[in-house]
Amino acid sequence: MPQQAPLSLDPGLTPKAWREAFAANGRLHVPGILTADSAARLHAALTIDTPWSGVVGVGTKLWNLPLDGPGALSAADDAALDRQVAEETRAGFGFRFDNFRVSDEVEAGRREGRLLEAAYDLLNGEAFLDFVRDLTGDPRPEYCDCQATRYRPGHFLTEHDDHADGKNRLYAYVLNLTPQWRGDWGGLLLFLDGDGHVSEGYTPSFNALNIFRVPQKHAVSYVTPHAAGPRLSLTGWIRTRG
Ligand SMILES: O=C(O)CCC(=O)C(=O)O
Ligand SMILES: [Fe+2]
Repeated sequence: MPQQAPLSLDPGLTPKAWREAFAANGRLHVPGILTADSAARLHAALTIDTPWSGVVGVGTKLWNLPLDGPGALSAADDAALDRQVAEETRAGFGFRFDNFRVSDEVEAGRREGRLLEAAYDLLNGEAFLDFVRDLTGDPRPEYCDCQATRYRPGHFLTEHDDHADGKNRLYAYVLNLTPQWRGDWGGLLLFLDGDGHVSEGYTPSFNALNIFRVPQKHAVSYVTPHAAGPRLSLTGWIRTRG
């Protein structure tokens, strides 16, 4: 399987200079994380070369849904699922979006020559891990898991804090790869304080990295019907091997 050319961080990043800003609230929005060429190639890969599935969760229930072919839901069943998810999410945690679990594929040895494999390698290379260590002042980060996500109108992720027993998640990251986005389209990464107010919200701007300490309450706001395109990201957690 031919490998794709590597992806690169922007060489001008100065994470040590941003350490205080990160420490203030345990989060940071870093514009221009990749070279322009790497960001453009990744956006193209998410648009034309990603085998998306639907993923829906309410409480502890999880559905993985093929988006086309014989297993795909009919429009009527899809709408019924949306109604069920809305009903059950009213009382607690829920989400619906599309994803492709890059680390599951790579770690199972299923490399197919996709650019997303080069993204996995970038996130697990010393340059990115050093960037995180320099930004956070934390020597522990050892590796990253990664999934591609696509939020279309009607997609959302309710409040949660990313803690998962035994997963050794230190920081969460979201690399936004949507070329244009308006805040009024929804899909904002919201940070929620103890009173349930939004203390900060990040619009998914192109080629920006959002990074934040785990645990920390956050949500992705509902993507409105008037969003003119999908919200595309690579996201996951920066972890220790424990
Ligand atoms: O896509 C985002 O901005 C955040 C995603 C997230 O919080 C998660 O997947 O746990
Ligand atoms: Fe999260």
